[in-house]
Amino acid sequence: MQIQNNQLYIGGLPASEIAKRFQTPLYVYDVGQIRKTIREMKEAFQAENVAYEISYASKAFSVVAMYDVLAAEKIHCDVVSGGELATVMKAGFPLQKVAFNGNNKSFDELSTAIDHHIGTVIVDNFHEIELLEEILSAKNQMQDVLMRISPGISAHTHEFISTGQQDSKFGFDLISGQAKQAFDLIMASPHLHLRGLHAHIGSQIFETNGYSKLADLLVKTASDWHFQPDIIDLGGGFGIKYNEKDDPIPNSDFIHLICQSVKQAAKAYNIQLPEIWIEPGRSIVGPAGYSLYTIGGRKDIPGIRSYLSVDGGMGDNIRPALYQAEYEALLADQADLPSEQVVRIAGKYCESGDVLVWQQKLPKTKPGDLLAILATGAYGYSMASNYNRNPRPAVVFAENGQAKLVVKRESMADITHLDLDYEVGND
Ligand SMILES: Cc1ncc(COP(=O)(O)O)c(C=O)c1O
Ligand SMILES: N[C@@H](CCCC[NH3+])C(=O)O
Repeated sequence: MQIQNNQLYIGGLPASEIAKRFQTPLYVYDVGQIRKTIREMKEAFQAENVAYEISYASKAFSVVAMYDVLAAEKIHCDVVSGGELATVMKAGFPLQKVAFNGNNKSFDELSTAIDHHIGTVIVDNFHEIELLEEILSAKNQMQDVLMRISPGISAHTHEFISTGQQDSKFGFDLISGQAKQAFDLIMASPHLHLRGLHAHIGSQIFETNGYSKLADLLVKTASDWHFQPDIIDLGGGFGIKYNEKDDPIPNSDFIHLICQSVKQAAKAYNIQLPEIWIEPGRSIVGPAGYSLYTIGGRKDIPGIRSYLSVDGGMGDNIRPALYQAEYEALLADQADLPSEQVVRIAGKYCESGDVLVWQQKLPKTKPGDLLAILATGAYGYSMASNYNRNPRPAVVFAENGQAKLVVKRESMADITHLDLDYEVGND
């Protein structure tokens, strides 16, 4: 984040100028910061002298322009739906560098992925093995796969975004022996080429313990199965700073620890060092994203609290309502002014839980002021909805003093365009 002369700058431009040009509510990404994060991650791997891939988790933010950045930075990505796959394809991103994750990929989704020669399918369950067999035998094709393991490791994060515990819908359960059964099926398949093991323990993680346990477990599992993996994929999950209470571990430290843990485990269990893959989403795009809103009405409840309402809300960022997520905001063109009040920032949606920032210190405000919420780049736009039939905001990429519209604001025509007239008695 850069503040100069009382102004928040994003990608070398004052946020207020960007908002004036593209209106609010608006998502703005500092593309230079995305590139910097990716490059730092690559450097961290290179310092460990290991073979690696960084596979950006599309679910954090999946739009065509994002894949252009990933392609330019030469990293991989994963997708979890036909929609993310279609976005990757629209961007012309090389499908060989794409992995397909997800616990209920459909026949059609898998067929499309296979038709377009997707690099890797991350097999999640027994039904998927059957679907893959059916599709691949009909096409007489082979497919590289990883196997997703549910490792029974809990990450210390919000229950809704913790995925590695045994009681999870994702992956093959290791503890009950189902993972070994799946391994045997995949190894026996003439169409599936198992390249390695995958697991993901959760998101917004602030401690390294889970990753070292996971690295050890995946490598030990491979060794127990007498399997030499080409790849060990440890998923994503690196935590980021949303507000002053958050003290995340630098991405480079996570990567250092992951590499050290895999190296140690490979030595201990006597397998050759595999390629190390990670799937970060939030840590790549989260800190680079800003939501800009115009302040509207205000309600002061004596002795209780003050609400400031803005022109967006839970439709463009559901995370506070869904996970009690905490963010930090500032006035984009009065960024240096001292705080004079503590307010709750509410959205315009017809829902009491429609809050964007629970407690925010701000200078004095008036209707029309521009509010920027920080670090909204991950799981904000990608989880946006049309609740209350509000249009989803536009998305702008800013870099080197240039701002470019990369996703249009939805219009009222977009909001209603799928609705058909219903007349009783007529077909
Ligand atoms: C399988 C998998 N990989 C990667 C990610 C990305 O996680 P994050 O955005 O926390 O890096 C997720 C989401 O939690 C996931 O489920
Ligand atoms: N949507 C979650 C993270 C993704 C969890 C899915 N694996 C969030 O906003 O924090």
